[in-house]
Formats: sequence, structure tokens, C-alpha cells
Amino acid sequence: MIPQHDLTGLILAGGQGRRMGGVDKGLVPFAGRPLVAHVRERLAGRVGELLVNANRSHDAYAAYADRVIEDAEGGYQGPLMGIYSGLRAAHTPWLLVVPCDTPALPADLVTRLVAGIGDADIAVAGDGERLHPVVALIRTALADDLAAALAEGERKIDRWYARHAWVRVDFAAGPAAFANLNTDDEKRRLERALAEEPIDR
Ligand SMILES: Nc1nc2c(ncn2[C@@H]2O[C@H](COP(=O)(O)OP(=O)(O)OP(=O)(O)O)[C@@H](O)[C@H]2O)c(=O)[nH]1
Repeated sequence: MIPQHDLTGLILAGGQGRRMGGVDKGLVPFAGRPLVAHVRERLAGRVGELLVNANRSHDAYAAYADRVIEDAEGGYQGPLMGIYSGLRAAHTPWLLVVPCDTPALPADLVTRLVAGIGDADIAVAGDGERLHPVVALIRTALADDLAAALAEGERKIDRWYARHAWVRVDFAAGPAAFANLNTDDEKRRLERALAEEPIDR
């Protein structure tokens, strides 16, 4: 079992938020609080250190993190670059990655990923149907391997996972728990749905 002090949490908030008009998605208010605050709640107290990966608004994100880290290489190269930056920045053997735009993540997220990793190097969350590559527990010793993959031009998260011993961990909470918000419309719809049926904190 991976103890809490061997685990670093990483909230990916380094995107451009183009489908929301270029806003910093993690700071967009959702049900009265920034999206990043909801996601943070799933990790706080369950990891040794909590990192937010952001490429702007560092001061605002600092309120939600022990440390804010930038992408190791600029130019908005995608979430795999954010994951790499987290693997490099972490001082622990394990990194647990989540995106900033999934406010309804399962309450047992950390526990179940840790319980499900077994002898693998990567555990990826599934909702019973789809896999969610941006929700994963990853061994930080893979940082050099990911550096090499990025240098070769790899940018697809699941293709990089497939090179390693990885397992899928399905969550009973189902697809709604992994709903990620890309547009204002999606945000409003999920706010309404959660107001009618609150999630278990
Ligand atoms: N570090 C880092 N994270 C990224 C990058 N692009 C996307 N992400 C993160 O990956 C996750 C999923 O990305 P998207 O849903 O496409 O978010 P986005 O890029 O902000 O939004 P769009 O511009 O509308 O695609 C989010 O948590 C983003 O913050 C990037 O270039 N660097």
C-alpha cells in the first residue's frame, strides 16, 4: 500500500480554455467556488504535497496548492507535458494526476487508485465504460522515459501509458463523476444536475 507521504497530488490547470473563450478554466466559478477548489477537495489530506500545474494566474492558484508549477516546456503542448512537469517536480515515488475541470470526481478517488495499482506502474481511472487518462496514479521514476517520449513527439497520454505496465481501475460512481467541463453550457448543465442531486462529499 502506498502511504500518503509517498504520494504527490497534481491538478492539471495548464490549458488555454479556448472552448470557454480563453479563460483560465480552473478559476471559473462553479456552484459558488472556482473549479480548482472542488478538485482540490478530493486530494487535500490524502496526499503528502499538492501541486497545481498552471501556465498563468500563479498567484490565484497558490491558494489551492502547496506549490504551483509551470510546464517544463512552454507553448501549451498539452496535458502530457503537464504530467511530465509534475513527475519532475514531485519529491515522492508516486504522482496522482487529476484535471482542474472535473468537479464531481469520486470521493474515493485516491483510496481506490492506490488500492488498485498492485504491481503496475500506472493506474488509470475508468467509469465502467470509458477510460479517463488524465485521472491516474503514476510512478515518478517514469519521468525520464516520458522525457524521451516527448522528445520523440509523443503527445497522446494513453499511447504513452501503453508502453508501460498499467492497470485500469473502474469507479462505481460512473461516467457522471468524470464529467469534464469544456464549455459554459456544459458547466451550467452540471451545476443544475448537482443542485438537484448533490454529490457525496
Ligand atoms: N500543463 C498543461 N496542461 C494542459 C495543456 N492543455 C490542456 N491541459 C490540461 O489538460 C486537461 C484537459 O484539457 P482540455 O479540457 O482540453 O482543457 P483546455 O486545454 O484548457 O481547454 P481547450 O483550450 O478548450 O481545449 C485540463 O486539465 C487542462 O488544464 C497544456 O498545454 N499544458
